[in-house]
Amino acid sequence: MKNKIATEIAGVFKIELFHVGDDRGSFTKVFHGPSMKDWELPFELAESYFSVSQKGVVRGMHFQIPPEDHEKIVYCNTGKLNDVLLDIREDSPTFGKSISLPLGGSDRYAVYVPKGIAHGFEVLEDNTMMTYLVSSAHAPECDKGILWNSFNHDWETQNPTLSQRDQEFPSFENFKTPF
Ligand SMILES: Cc1cn([C@H]2C[C@H](O)[C@@H](COP(=O)(O)OP(=O)(O)O[C@H]3O[C@H](C)C(=O)[C@H](O)[C@H]3O)O2)c(=O)[nH]c1=O
Repeated sequence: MKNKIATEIAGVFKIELFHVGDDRGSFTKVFHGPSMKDWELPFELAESYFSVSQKGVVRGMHFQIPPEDHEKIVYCNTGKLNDVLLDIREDSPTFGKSISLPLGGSDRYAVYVPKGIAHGFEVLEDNTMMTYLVSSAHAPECDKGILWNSFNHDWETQNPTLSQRDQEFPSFENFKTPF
């Protein structure tokens, strides 16, 4: 983890990862605890998982509500996607703002997602892999979402492939945030 780069959403950072290439291939360090502490970005790993998606998929917008709300660190191992973040913290100066952060391809960045940020992404290439590090375990009763196209965001993807669950989330307007 080489440095953190602020984004237009308070508390969301792009993290430039340590990455080297040689004639064998490449090496990328995706998490470095001391750097997170130096940057005062709270993160204790509870679990990690990854997904693989085809072009045209949208996953999200997901978050866990208290008491199982969590921070996430996400990165794209292979393929290309736009990581989408929506601020749902009522008292945040960027409440209701969304951003799109391109990940994958030749770049080597992770995204730090604090509590109270809805997270999703749109997939730009087949076989795109996204890995998550999260600071609380999955709690189905706290695993909530906001309908992907119900807030003011300029998605590249029209008519995406969505899970049934993602299609049934409440709109941003009808969502009563607990954050
Ligand atoms: C997260 C999770 C899910 N599941 C089950 C629930 C479903 O039956 C299946 C797939 O879950 P879901 O459809 O929520 O997966 P995604 O739509 O890829 O959601 C993920 O992608 C979006 C963009 C995120 O930000 C979420 O944090 C992350 O969960 O695994 C588990 O059993 N354990 C778990 O920890």
